[in-house]
Amino acid sequence: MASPDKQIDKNHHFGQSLKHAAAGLFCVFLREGNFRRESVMALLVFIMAWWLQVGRFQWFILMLAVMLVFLMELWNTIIENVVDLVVGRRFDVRAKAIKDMSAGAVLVASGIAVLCGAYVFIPPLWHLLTRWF
Ligand SMILES: Nc1ncnc2c1ncn2[C@@H]1O[C@H](COP(=O)(O)OP(=O)(O)OP(=O)(O)O)[C@@H](O)[C@H]1O
Repeated sequence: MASPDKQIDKNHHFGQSLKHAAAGLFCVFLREGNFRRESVMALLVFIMAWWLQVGRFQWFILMLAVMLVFLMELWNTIIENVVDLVVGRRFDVRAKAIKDMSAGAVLVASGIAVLCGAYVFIPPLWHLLTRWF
């Protein structure tokens, strides 16, 4: 799926594991529009953090929030693919429930990221606004 090679036995060394993991990430990036949109959002968040010169702790919070969303999107994609592998292209009530729950997990992670963004960005933005007006 992610890699064109036909290997089905275990990886023999760390480099091989890393290659397959990177291929998996690349595959998610190519296939999932949401993952690409979240990557653009993450880039904008980091540009804004750099522009507002937020502190080290705030950078740490933003990194964790971004990684949480990526992690949940990856997990959602894995769940969707496993469900499709099992169920195929037919309607199944349990498949729908599982996929909807998995999408719900991404929504929760995104909500946490929005809260983190508000915690980091509102004080410096407020400071800028009160200086300008
Ligand atoms: N086999 C199925 N049986 C029933 N409902 C399904 C099935 N496959 C998908 N669905 C419904 O369609 C929705 C979207 O499907 P799927 O998650 O595969 O697409 P997606 O666009 O990648 O979703 P997301 O935006 O969460 O990444 C699911 O949340 C579910 O409600």
